[in-house]
Amino acid sequence: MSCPPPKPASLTLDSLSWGNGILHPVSLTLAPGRILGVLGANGAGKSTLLRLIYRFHAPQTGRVLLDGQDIHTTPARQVAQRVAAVLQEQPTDFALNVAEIVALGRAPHRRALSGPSERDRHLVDHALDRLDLQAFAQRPFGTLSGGERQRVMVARALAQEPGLIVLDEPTNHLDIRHQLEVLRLVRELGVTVVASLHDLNLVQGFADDLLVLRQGHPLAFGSVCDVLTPDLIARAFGVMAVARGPARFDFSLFNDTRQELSA
Ligand SMILES: Nc1ncnc2c1ncn2[C@@H]1O[C@H](COP(=O)(O)OP(=O)(O)OP(=O)(O)O)[C@@H](O)[C@H]1O
Repeated sequence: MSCPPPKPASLTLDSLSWGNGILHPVSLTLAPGRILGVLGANGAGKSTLLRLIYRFHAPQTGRVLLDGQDIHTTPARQVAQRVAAVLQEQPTDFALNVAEIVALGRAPHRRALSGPSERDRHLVDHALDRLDLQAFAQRPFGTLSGGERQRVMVARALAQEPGLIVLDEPTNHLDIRHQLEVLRLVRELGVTVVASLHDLNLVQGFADDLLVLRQGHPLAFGSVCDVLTPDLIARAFGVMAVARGPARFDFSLFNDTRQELSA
């Protein structure tokens, strides 16, 4: 069965704010298929922004427009058909096995009380393949390592066929090979992505655009090479960054001849 890839969504944040100063108004537009990295020191407001985008928080001011439609006035189920979130908090339903957790990604697309269709099963199987999880399919989720669980969460998002994926520190818990593999996979999906990342080297090979937050204020938004300067790093993180050219090691996957991602 062939499943055409989901259509990437356009995303506009229009004067979006939350929590009486926890997040000051943010405005930006991402064209379909763009990858936005969200950077900032601990407590800068990254997760808060992401929660507004996946419709967990309602905005204090402003709007989140997905393909021009305000997600906070759109039924939750309809939004869930287009937006997937991979979060730091993972499901606590440890008794479900890996295939069952990934199948939860199909829930927004299924009619109430109906069982999984052949297409649902195919998409779950495909997601398990892509994340190299077939060997874990029947294992209870609670028995997996932190990194394996993180891959399951990405597989669940993939099975959801979203137009926008929101990822909160997606490389948390992952070793260097799995960091590169997950980021490459997310890039290859061709969907629009908003991801918070702490690793300034990884973000350079992954994101197209960057939004930098400081104490809840948007500090900069633009292409990675325009935004990620020593001056910006000093203002956002309070550290001195010395440009040394490439990092001391450039990491890439053995089968990745394009050397897209380096850390
Ligand atoms: N529901 C809430 N009530 C009160 N304060 C909150 C709430 N949610 C977040 N905050 C505060 O808002 C600030 C921004 O939090 P947020 O989690 O968005 O930061 P972050 O940039 O994701 O940080 P980190 O890198 O540490 O994950 C923090 O000071 C946090 O304590």
